[in-house]
Amino acid sequence: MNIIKVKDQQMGGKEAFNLVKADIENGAKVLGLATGSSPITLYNEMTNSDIDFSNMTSVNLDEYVGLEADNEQSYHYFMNEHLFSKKPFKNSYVPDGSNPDAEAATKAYDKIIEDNPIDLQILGIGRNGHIGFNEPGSPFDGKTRKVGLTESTIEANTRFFDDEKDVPRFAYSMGIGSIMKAKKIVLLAYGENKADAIAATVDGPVTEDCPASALQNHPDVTIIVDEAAASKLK
Ligand SMILES: N[C@@H]1[C@@H](O)[C@H](O)[C@@H](COP(=O)(O)O)O[C@@H]1O
Repeated sequence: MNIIKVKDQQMGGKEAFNLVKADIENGAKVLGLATGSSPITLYNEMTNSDIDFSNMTSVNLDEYVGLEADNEQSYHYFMNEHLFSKKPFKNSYVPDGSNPDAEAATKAYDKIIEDNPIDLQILGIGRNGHIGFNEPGSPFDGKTRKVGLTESTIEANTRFFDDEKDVPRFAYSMGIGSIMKAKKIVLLAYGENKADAIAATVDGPVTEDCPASALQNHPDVTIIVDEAAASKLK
């Protein structure tokens, strides 16, 4: 794993953008994208760049079950707001959280991932080491599926909702098996509350207890961290 330590999230966004740009110059056509606060500075860099994404495809990691795309708390809405409305892609895929038929929604998304192999996957990380919405215990060979969110994730995501009761309890998430198929992976983590998860990801055992530890088995992972998130690394 390649670790890049940066001063702050602004610099992290610039470092991540340089990796994205270089990959596109090398022919990357499909970007795997993530939501959450961590990728926002990267999306700002992409938005302010002169790169044309209109020939590219994006495939997002996850979406809450039960939220329509135009719901302000949905990940569809987040991606439109932070990136797609300013830098449109040819195709932008996000799991269909409005489809209550989990079997149909997840199968359809697996087909999309299969048809659009991901060149570079952007990841954030949860405080418990989750990637996408693959909570601890998720199988390392998993495909897209409906997942229940842990109490710690619900609590962490409450800040985006008016009331904790409004936070969806389920999501459709790309599986760790699909994430691991991306050619390159760039994981972004900032702040002290990510320090334990980053230490477990990099220095801990490869175990389903820390979903991101699966990345130790991937040949091309870069982790961009600020000092606080790196503070518990060996
Ligand atoms: N499903 C998302 C993850 O993909 C994201 O990595 C995580 C961390 O978010 P943040 O970057 O806001 O800390 O939050 C959510 O749970």
